[in-house]
Amino acid sequence: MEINDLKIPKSDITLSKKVKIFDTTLRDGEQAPGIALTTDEKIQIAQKLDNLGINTIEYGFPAVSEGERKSAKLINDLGLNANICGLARVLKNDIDALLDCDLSYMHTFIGTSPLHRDFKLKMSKEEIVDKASSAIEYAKDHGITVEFSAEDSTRTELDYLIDVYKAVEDAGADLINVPDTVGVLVPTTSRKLISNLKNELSLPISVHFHNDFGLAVANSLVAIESGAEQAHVTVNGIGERGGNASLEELVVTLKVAYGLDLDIDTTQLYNLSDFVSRVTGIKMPPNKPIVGENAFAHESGIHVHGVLENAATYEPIAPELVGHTRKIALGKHTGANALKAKLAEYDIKMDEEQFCTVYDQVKGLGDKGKSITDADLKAIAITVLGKAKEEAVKLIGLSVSSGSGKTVSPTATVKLMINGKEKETSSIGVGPVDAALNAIQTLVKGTTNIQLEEYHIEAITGGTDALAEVFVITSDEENNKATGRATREDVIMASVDAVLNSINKILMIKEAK
Ligand SMILES: CC(C)[C@@](O)(CC(=O)O)C(=O)O
Repeated sequence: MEINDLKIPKSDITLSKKVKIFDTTLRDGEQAPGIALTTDEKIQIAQKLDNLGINTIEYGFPAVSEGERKSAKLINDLGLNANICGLARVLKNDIDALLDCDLSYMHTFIGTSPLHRDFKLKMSKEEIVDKASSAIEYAKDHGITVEFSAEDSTRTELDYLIDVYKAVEDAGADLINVPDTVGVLVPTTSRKLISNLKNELSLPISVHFHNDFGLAVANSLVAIESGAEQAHVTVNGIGERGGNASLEELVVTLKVAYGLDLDIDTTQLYNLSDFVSRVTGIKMPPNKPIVGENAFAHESGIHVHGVLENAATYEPIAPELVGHTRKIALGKHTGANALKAKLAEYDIKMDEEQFCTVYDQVKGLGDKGKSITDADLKAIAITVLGKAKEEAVKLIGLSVSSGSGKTVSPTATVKLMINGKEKETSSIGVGPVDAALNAIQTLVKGTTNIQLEEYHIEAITGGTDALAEVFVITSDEENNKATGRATREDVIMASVDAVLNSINKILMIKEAK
């Protein structure tokens, strides 16, 4: 017996076994403000959609421009398995433009709601039915497949909508598409509408749902449960306003939760999403389901612990199913397990004390609201590994002031504990780092005479709050040399730490002699 049977109750629903996926990334997706794809980009996306196994690709709108017609021809010439569909109004010119491109699949539409009839089209109910029917008859005379949309169908009187669709069936259409043009459906009304249409119509039903209330995928699933045979989607859910139903969310849910085999290679989804996001410039939020950067990322100690034992504890599906990767992120919630796993991944070995130091530093940065990248962690760990065990010289306090012009010089006051004794001095320098290093040199003079041989600084990740990694080489009067390294958020602190780190190593070398 199932522990908790949440499987879709197949007996309750009319689930079409052959749900088809119609992708309109290149048409409705491209209609989103700010997106304009070149022919080359359209070709590449079409190719990728075909590799995935999409049934129909709505490539664009031939009547719109010469460029659109050129794209149609080039995409048609690729000889893809998918149907290549073009959009057309119920106008002879639009249909001719589509036929000129040798397309054999047409998606045609006209508004049917009172809003569209009275304000946009200024046509009567009868005129609309006539226009739709004659356009379909004209297209069918040319032997192409016709999918018909009653635009704004979800705000159209149901009896009139049924009349329109019946007339369209009589005119010879092949598929009825139901657009929720402004995304006003909720699951209950989606079920009601599609069940009603299913009872009245004999052609296969397709849905084209917008995402204004964030329900496009949910409403599409309910429509499919109610007998719809096809869903329109876009990659990343891009489209006008809140977008369309998202390809990746719908396909993965149908496969995993509904157990429907759509013949779609879901392992290509992440790559496709990434490609579309780059060429359209529409970035996905990290929490975008399925394809977002955090879709398979774990940070909290409790979650990471679970995931390291068995990823299914905190993942509904394996990232491999969609071509994504699992990430263990480091930050405030990081637990010791995650950190150990990360260090093992980089083959960095350390003892318990060193590990605790790294752990404290990661937690400290996390508490300040930072996320720690892999590069940050490596730098921190290597710094800790390079620290002398017994430190003869320790920093007690530091204060610097920067300055410019002739009136003030950059000054640093440094307080060190040297072999158990506190010492303090102030020095000036060309800048605060130089001033601090001069002060250190002065303070340790009685113990060792330090020269700075090399100094490198690097910001590990971008931003003014990036971790700074400072690398130094110092030498003493006996020409003993030692490297020093430190990774801190503060450039001056990192410089001071790196120098003290190398001085302590020199003192160790001296003692060992
Ligand atoms: C053509 C139709 C399905 C449409 O995409 C029309 C559109 O807004 O372009 C819609 O969402 O209603």
